[in-house]
Amino acid sequence: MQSASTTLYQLPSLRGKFQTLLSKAQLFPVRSCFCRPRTRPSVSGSGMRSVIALSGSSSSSYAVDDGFVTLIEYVGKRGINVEDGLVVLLDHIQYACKRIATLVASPFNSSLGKQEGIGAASGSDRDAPKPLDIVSNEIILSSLQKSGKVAVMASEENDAPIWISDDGPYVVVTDPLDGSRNIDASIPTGTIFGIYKRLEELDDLPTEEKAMLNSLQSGSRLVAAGYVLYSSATILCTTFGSGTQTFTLDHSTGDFILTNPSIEIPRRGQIYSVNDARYFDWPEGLRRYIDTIRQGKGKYPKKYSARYICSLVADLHRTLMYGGVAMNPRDHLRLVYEANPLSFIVEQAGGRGSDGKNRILSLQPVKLHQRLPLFLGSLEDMEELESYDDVQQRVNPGYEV
Ligand SMILES: O=P(O)(O)OC[C@H]1O[C@](O)(COP(=O)(O)O)[C@@H](O)[C@@H]1O
Repeated sequence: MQSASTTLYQLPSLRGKFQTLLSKAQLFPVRSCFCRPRTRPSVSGSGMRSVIALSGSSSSSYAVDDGFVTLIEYVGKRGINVEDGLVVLLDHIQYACKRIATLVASPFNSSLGKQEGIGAASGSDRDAPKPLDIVSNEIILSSLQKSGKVAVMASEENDAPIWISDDGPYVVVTDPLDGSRNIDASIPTGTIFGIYKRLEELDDLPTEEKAMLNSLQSGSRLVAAGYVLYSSATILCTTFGSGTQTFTLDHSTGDFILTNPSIEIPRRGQIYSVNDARYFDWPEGLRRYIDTIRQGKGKYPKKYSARYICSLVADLHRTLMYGGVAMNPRDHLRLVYEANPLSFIVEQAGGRGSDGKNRILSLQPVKLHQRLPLFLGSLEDMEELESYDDVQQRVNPGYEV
């Protein structure tokens, strides 16, 4: 079985530097996570530190001489070549996600997690606390507005896309906080986003119409996508269409630090991830597939293990690291802002995203909140799964938990 690619930490030349991270962090003045995004990329010019190439790593793998590359350094031409406007946008998205990371870890979020509009006394000027999903949505929207780079945002939390600016070059689709139903138990949650170019040929249409059509672009047109996993570490995973990278939030400086410049999902894993309490609602093909791999009777002659967090970003992140397949076979997850960005990431890591029959990125969305079965994972596992043909769960009674 092919293993996940080497992380920066595993590279001998950098290991010592990472091991001194804690002591260095204590020496540095603590910079708040809330340092505001810059309005333009700030990594070119005389302020650049010298760059060393990591031996044995891919051409896009660079580290600065202190052994650390921040997200903004990386996308600001130190590791990957993306447009300046996209760097600015990403800077604003990371800022929003750092705020969400703080929010989900806050001792004051338990009431936000559960209820809407609680806590404000009648007649009070104070805004009633809102559920975390809504607050996260507001945080992202406000960051996108401030970036000056976004024409329209389509979010799980809004019925219709929100038009932001006529000359914003990008379209952002997002699930601001996935998995929030688990928040009271401190189970990981995540933010998902996808970035398209604004379709200039639609500029003359009425706002509502162009907002919707820009948001319903096929996943094959994504220029970038990412997720942020809020867990024991806060991890940002991105793709710009040439590989997949991860960055880990350094709480001492507030920077996302490059920790894996090139994730490759193993071609085959030994883990399946699904809510198998639904076994008796599954179609025959899916039951047979799971029964087979559980017993080690599939193409890979070892018994599979199950892992299911019930938090999409966390289940996917583990699958990217260890291989295997993560799935939700019923019509539950959304094409536009969940399946498309995550499939783009998985494909760029060498895996596959499918609805059980078709490549996700080949589907043309017809509705903003369109749901579908979703299967993401290692190439060989996905091919084997799809060969069972009948894996989409048609019975979908709605489940209480
Ligand atoms: O109930 P199921 O089918 O196991 O679905 C669990 C999935 O639903 C999610 O919680 C998302 O659901 P929502 O978008 O409705 O919050 C995912 O994080 C998780 O993977």
